[in-house]
Amino acid sequence: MSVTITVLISGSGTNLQALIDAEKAGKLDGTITQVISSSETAFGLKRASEAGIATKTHILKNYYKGTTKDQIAERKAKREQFNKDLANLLIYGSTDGEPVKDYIKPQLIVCAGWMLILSPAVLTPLEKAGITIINLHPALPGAFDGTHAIDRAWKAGQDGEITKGGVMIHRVIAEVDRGSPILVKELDLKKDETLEQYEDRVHAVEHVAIVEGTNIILKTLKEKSSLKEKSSDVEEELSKLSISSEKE
Ligand SMILES: Nc1nc2c(c(=O)[nH]1)N[C@@H](CN(C=O)c1ccc(C(=O)N[C@@H](CCC(=O)O)C(=O)O)cc1)CN2
Ligand SMILES: NCC(=O)N[C@@H]1O[C@H](COP(=O)([O-])[O-])[C@@H](O)[C@H]1O
Repeated sequence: MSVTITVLISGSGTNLQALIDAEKAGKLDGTITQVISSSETAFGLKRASEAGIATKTHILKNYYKGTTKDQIAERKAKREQFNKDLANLLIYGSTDGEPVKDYIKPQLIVCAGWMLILSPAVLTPLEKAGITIINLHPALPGAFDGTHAIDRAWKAGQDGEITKGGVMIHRVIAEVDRGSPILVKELDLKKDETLEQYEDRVHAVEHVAIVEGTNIILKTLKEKSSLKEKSSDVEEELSKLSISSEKE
């Protein structure tokens, strides 16, 4: 079976659309089986539905209901529960961890504009479940981690601090945007360029990088699973040989 993919979004979903279009054109070496959004109003949900892809939402503010911004400890606990429930949703298809019949567990998760930090309460269970998670970030490795990276890179370029911006696809680890890069694409920063013009160039590069970077990981996952199949075939043959030699 084709490598199964879940895409995490929070907004417009133009990068999700790039993945959907690539799959439709036979240029994605996997199958997008679900999209999960951290926002109920994300246009990316409409994009997924129109492509016939199952959608779910997982909303942090619903966990914060009944608490205020000043209740720091309570909100921290609620956020941890949000993360634990997200791990269950991804692995079992339900936030309570009860396996859902016919749920297709993803082999790969792609953060395509998912705007929430994933704690170890998510990442550790995913790793134990053998699920790979990658992220699209509109900056070069080690530069402008976190949010508003495009604005920050453009401003640094205008101030003459840097001459290069970029886009990367990287593995997701607890340290935000510090996972090993899978694909890096550089962009020259231009002094006479508006933020909007730079942003347009970044998004155009993102829509190529998200497909290219996802395919790089999909290739390694397919190689890994075929190796696993071969080793289980060898084990089966060896067990047959050991049984036949015992009979002789
Ligand atoms: N543990 C990790 N989680 C996430 C990573 C990662 O590399 N490791 N990548 C991000 C995506 N991302 C940048 O590429 C990113 C998104 C959001 C934030 C952030 O600070 N979020 C705040 C909320 C911000 C807001 O609401 O505007 C938060 O989570 O509290 C940082 C980096 C996905 N997650
Ligand atoms: N730190 C993460 C981050 O900034 N991600 C950014 O969110 C946008 C999502 O756009 P989309 O919803 O149209 O795909 C993209 O520009 C992506 O680089």
